[in-house]
Amino acid sequence: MALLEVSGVTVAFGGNRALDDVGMSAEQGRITGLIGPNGAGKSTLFDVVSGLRRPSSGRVRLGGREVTRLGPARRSRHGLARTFQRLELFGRLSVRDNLLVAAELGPERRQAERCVARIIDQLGLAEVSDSPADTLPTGVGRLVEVGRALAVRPTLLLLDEPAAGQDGDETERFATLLRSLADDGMAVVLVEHDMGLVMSVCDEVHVLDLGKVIAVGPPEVIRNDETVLAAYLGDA
Ligand SMILES: Nc1ncnc2c1ncn2[C@@H]1O[C@H](COP(=O)(O)OP(=O)(O)OP(=O)(O)O)[C@@H](O)[C@H]1O
Repeated sequence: MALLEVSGVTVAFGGNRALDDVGMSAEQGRITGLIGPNGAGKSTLFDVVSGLRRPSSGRVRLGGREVTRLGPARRSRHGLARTFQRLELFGRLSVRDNLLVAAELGPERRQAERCVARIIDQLGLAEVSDSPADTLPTGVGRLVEVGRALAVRPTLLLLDEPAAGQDGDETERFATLLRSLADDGMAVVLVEHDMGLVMSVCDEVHVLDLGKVIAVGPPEVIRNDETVLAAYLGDA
């Protein structure tokens, strides 16, 4: 059974259907890509999955349990964590303190310092651990956001364009990190415009266009799908 199951989700903003009867799933131990052109509905789908936006119809299940009516905090307690496209760090706090704030809300709050030390090590953030977040290059800031999400020990991790602003070496290290998180049993869902990263790390890719899922499959199939090429990859 998939850890995350989304079915029949529709969200409309006025007359614009940002999501139109969308279904998707994500499994533990796998990296699921969610791609599509600007405005396709990717962030809106993350908002629905994380509980920030209530769909007008459809369901979200987490670990077999219906969570459609639960708010973000309750979903977080059920193992969901996400990052945002726009950096949401506390700019004046150090990297360590940004992580500590999250760890103190998570299941390891009694060993928050230890949890933070582990994440700093896991993400290679030791050199910048005392730096204020607003002094970091964007690519490193995104890594701290991922660290904050990890501090709540998620089973489902939603990443919204985590590689934007990373250079080639950072993206390569990031791909290794994603693989190791999935290998440890996490379900990772990746919204990303860096097609090199998506195609190299994802086990399965869902493609959205104008609020509809237009293709689902492994990267090698998606890369050659004519509908996807016409809607998105032809320009990517
Ligand atoms: N709060 C909102 N109010 C009105 N329309 C919105 C709102 N949020 C999103 N939309 C619209 O919904 C559609 C989907 O937007 P969304 O941000 O989910 O796309 P996306 O695939 O994440 O795009 P991008 O790759 O540019 O981040 C777009 O047409 C967008 O203009």
